[in-house]
Amino acid sequence: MDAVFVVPDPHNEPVLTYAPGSPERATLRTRLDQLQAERADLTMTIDGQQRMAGGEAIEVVQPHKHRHVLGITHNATNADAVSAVTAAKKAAPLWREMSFEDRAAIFLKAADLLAGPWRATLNGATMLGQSKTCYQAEIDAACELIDFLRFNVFFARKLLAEQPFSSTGVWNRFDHRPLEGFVYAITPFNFSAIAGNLPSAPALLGNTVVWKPAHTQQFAAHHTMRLFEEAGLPPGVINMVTGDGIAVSDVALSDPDLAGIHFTGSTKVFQLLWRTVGENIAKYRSYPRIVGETGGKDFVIAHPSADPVALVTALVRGAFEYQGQKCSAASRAYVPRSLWDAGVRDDLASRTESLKYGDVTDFTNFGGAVIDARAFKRHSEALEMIKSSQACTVIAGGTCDDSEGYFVQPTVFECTDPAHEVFTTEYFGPILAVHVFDDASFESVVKQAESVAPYALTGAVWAQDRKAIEWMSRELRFAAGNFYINDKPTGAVVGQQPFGGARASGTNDKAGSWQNLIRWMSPRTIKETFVPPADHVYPHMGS
Ligand SMILES: NC(=O)c1ccc[n+]([C@@H]2O[C@H](COP(=O)([O-])OP(=O)(O)OC[C@H]3O[C@@H](n4cnc5c(N)ncnc54)[C@H](O)[C@@H]3O)[C@@H](O)[C@H]2O)c1
Ligand SMILES: N[C@@H](CCC=O)C(=O)O
Repeated sequence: MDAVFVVPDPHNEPVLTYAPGSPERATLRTRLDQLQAERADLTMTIDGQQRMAGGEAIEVVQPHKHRHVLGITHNATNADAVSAVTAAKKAAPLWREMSFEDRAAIFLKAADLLAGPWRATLNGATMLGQSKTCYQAEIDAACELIDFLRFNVFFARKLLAEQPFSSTGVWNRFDHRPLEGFVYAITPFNFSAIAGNLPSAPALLGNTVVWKPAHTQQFAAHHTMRLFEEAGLPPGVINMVTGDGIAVSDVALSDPDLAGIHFTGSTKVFQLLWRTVGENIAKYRSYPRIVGETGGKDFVIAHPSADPVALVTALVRGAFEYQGQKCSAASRAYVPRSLWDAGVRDDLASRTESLKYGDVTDFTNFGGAVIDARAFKRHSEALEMIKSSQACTVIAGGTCDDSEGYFVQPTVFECTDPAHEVFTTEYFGPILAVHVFDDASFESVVKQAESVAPYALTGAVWAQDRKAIEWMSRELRFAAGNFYINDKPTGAVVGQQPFGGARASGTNDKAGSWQNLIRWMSPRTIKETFVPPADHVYPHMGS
C-alpha cells in the first residue's frame, strides 16, 4: 500500500475501581476462581511451540497462601537457551521485513484485547501469582501494559518519521533498521507491565527477542505470551524461556549475535550482566545495547511548611502499597521535628498499624504478602538487625509471619543516624525509615540525603513554601530520575511521567518513551545524488 499512515492517538487506559457491585468486580471474581483451580503447565514458548524446559522443576505459588500451587515451571537449560536464540535468529528476516504498520497492529490489538476480554485474566494472574490487590493489579497488568503497547506505537511512528536534511540535488534518508542480532529481555517479578513491555518494545521496532521472566511472575508471564499470540504475533518473534536465567545467560551473553539487553531488576544482577558483556566484548558482531532499570532507595523529604495530613497519606501509600515492592517505593523519609511532634508521628503510626494485609482475593485488604521465602527471610533479618540498633526505634509494625503466606507487617522506624544502612540499602519490602531533624538543620539534611545512598530513582519533596520547593528541586536535581513535588514517589503513568533513574538505579532510558525505543534502532543513513558530477577536477585546481 502506498500511504504514510497515521497511528491512533494514544490515551491512558482508564483505571477501573472494582467497587462493590461493579461489573468488573464480578468478572474478576469469576476469573480468579477459574485461575485458582488451574494447576498450569508453565512452559517455555520457543518458535511458537510450548514445551517444558529441561531443568529442575519450580512450583509457582500464591505468596499469600504459599501452599497453593498455581503451576509448575522448570529452569531452562543451555540446550533450551540455544533453541530460543536459534528461533529468534530464524524469525528475524521475515519479522523485520514486515511493515511497521503490520507490526504495530499486532501490539495495538494486544492492547485492545487486554482492555477488553483479557483484562480479568492478566489482572487475576497478577493478583494470585504476585500477591497484588485488584487495584494494584489493575494499574499494572491492565492499564500500564495497555499504555506501554499504545504509546510505544505512537512514539515509534514519530521516530520513524525523523529524517535528515537534504541539500539541493541530494536526497538524504534514514533507514531505521532494527539491531542486527537478537535482544535478550530479562524481567522482574513485581510488574506484569514491565514484563510485557521489555520484550515487546524491541519487537515493535523489528527486533526478535529471547524473553526470560522472573519465575515468581511466570503465571502472569504465561498468560501475557498467550495474549501476544492471540493478537497475531508470529512464532519466533518473542521466545519465552523459564526459570532462574543462569543457563540462558551462559548461552545468550556469549552469542556473537547478542544485539541488546533489556533488563529490569536488581542492581546486582544488572552489574553482573554488564560485566559479562564486557568480558565477552570481542565475541560480538556489534556492540550490544545495554538498557537496565534497577534498584532504588527512594526518598520523601518534608519542609516545615509541608501539609502534614497529605504528607502522611503519601508516606503510607508510597511506602506500603504492594508491600513496598515497587522500585519507586518510599523507603526513607526526612521529617522536621515541628511536624513530627505536632501529629505526623502519631498519624503515621496509627494509619500504618491499621493497614490490613492478607489474601488478595479478599478485596477489603490493603495489601498481600511479599513475593517469596527469600524476600521474607531478607525482610525478617533486616527487621531484627534494625530493631537491635541503638539508632532506631520501631514506631509501627516490626513483625513477620510466614505460616500461611509471606507476610511482613508494614514497619516504620524512627532513626537518629541518617547514615545508618536503613537509609542506604534497598530492602524492597514494607520498611520505612524516618529521620526526624531540627527545623533549623533543613538544608544540611537535604544535602546529606542527596547522596547518602548510591541510587537515584524516585524522590518526593513536600512544602507549601515555593522558595523551599525551588531550592530542593535544584539541590536534588541529580538525586532522582522521577522527582515529585507534593506527591508520593510511586505511580508513574506512561506518557505522563516517563520512568527511570540514574546512578546505581540504571541507564535512565525511560520505559514507554521515545528515549527507550531509540535504543532498539540502528539507523542506516542513505545519500542519493540525482545528477552526479562528471569531472573530478575542483575549481581551485585551475591556474
Ligand atoms: N528501576 C525500575 O524501573 C525497576 C522496576 C521494577 C523493579 N526494579 C528493581 O528490581 C528488583 C526486584 O526485582 P527482582 O527481585 O525480580 O530482581 P532480580 O534482579 O532478582 O531479578 C530480575 C530478573 O533477573 C533474572 N536473573 C537473575 N540472575 C540472572 C542471570 N544470571 N541471568 C539471567 N537472568 C537473571 C531473574 O530471574 C529475574 O527474571 C529491585 O531491585 C527493584 O528496585 C526496578
Ligand atoms: N513505574 C512504577 C514503578 C515500577 C517499579 O517497580 C511506579 O512509578 O510506581
